[in-house]
Amino acid sequence: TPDPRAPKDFVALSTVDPTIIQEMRYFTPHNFVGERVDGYRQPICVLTRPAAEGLHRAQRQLLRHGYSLKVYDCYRPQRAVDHFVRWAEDLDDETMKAEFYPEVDKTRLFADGYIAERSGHSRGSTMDLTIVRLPARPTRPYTPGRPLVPCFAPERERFPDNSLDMGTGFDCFDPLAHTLDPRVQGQQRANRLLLKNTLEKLGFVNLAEEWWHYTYKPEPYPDTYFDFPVAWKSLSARR
Ligand SMILES: C[C@@H](N)C(=O)N[C@H](C)C(=O)O
Ligand SMILES: [Zn+2]
Repeated sequence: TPDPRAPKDFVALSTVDPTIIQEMRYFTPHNFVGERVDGYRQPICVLTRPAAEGLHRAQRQLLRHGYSLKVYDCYRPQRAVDHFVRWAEDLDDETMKAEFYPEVDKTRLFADGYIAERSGHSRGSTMDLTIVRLPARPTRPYTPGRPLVPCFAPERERFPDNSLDMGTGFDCFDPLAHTLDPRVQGQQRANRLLLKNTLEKLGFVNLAEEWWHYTYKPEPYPDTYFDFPVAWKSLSARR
């Protein structure tokens, strides 16, 4: 059977705002699973048009102050979520634990709200993102097999990211990644609040457990969990 296609109002973010940086982690092995996730066929950010236009408005404000948004994940097919569930059931596979969930038991990742079996990402208006100071510093490529460092280690020790210091890396499944965790203070808290305040004024809602996770509201598809692959081919509007 042929792959499902996206409704007409799904777009590649780059066609709405080519200046937003994209580092699509689930297309790469640098994520909590340790391999490319099912359904990510191309490293592109796909979103509903209203969500992409909301990010474009946020980006215009940030660019004026010398910052850019950077997305790590956008629309996520249901088959990718199913891959996360299969991975979570395999308790022997802790390949990436030392970086992404050093202190949370693998059996708790869904119950504690870090990963969802029905994810807002599959509805197309949810994304994971951060802020980068321009000009963006080059980043070191991820090399599978190199020793991993906890995502909540100080910025100079954890995996290098050219983003502002948010107190933890992306997809750090730990209470320290809760957006308003009281242990995160000073510049790190200010950076989280810059992201939160910029996006909330434009209609985005944050997930309290993850400083990087936002949903644009109102969502055009509040009850539909899509499964078309992340690929240009899935989209009608290709530029
Ligand atoms: C897996 C992480 N990036 C994420 O998006 N978590 C939320 C809870 C989700 O899976 O929707
Ligand atoms: Zn997310």
